[in-house]
Amino acid sequence: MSETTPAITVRDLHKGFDSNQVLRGVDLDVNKGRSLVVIGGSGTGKSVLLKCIIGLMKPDRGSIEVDGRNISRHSDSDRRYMTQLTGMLFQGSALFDSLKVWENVAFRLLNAERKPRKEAREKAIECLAQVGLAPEVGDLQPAALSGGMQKRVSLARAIASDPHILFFDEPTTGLDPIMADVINNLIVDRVKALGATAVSITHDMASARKIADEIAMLYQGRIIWRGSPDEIENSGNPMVDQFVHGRAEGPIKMAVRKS
Ligand SMILES: Nc1ncnc2c1ncn2[C@@H]1O[C@H](COP(=O)(O)OP(=O)(O)OP(=O)(O)O)[C@@H](O)[C@H]1O
Repeated sequence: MSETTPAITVRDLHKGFDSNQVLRGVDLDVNKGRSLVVIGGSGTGKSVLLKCIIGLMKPDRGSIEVDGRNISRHSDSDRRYMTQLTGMLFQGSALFDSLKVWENVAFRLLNAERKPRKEAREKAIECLAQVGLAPEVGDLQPAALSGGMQKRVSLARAIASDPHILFFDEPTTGLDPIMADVINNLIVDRVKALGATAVSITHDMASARKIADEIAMLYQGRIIWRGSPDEIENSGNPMVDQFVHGRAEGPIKMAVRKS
């Protein structure tokens, strides 16, 4: 597959909850080996879009192709296919408290791939090293780690099965700006090392600029703009401009309850 072959193709994707139509016809291509960041305000449907692509949520309408396979039927085999192909860094890290750090990193290797513990542990320690964590960290419980370390562990877990596609859900939420930059650098470094395709969602513009080859903005259920991190500074789109510069005034109206 060439670099211009889409790894992910989303067409006319719709998803709603009762009367709340969240996605209203999303079209999106992510080319192989590229890093796309989806930005958008709170509640615009970034997580819903990501969940539909990963196979955690069934779309109402539209199609999603991943490496040429249509996964929008949301069958068990579609979900298995996505699990094998992808790695995910969840917002809030989502580590299992009852497992040691290395067991978290090796979770899929131990459970889905049924690797022997010794082999899985070695791979976990190797992945921890790739995100700058010493082997001793592997024997700690997640609760003993800072938020930044937990993000690193979550990144190590995401890459442990050498995935073709990586998903990052708000990877820098809750981190100070320096640790956020460390995580952004690690993401760029690991995505490149794996030659993976990456899709991230965030409202952290510093993170988006750093990890994206391209940025797409979701607004009112559709992708309204797409371009490079350089182009976003002068997008010529008033919604994008307001979001990027964090202005309360502009075409995007936030619901604010007045007391
Ligand atoms: N399982 C669900 N059931 C009902 N409504 C849902 C469900 N999941 C999401 N929603 C609704 O879909 C809308 C979009 O939510 P989503 O979490 O995708 O937003 P977001 O853009 O990721 O926001 P944020 O940046 O604040 O995380 C919201 O109105 C939310 O209440």
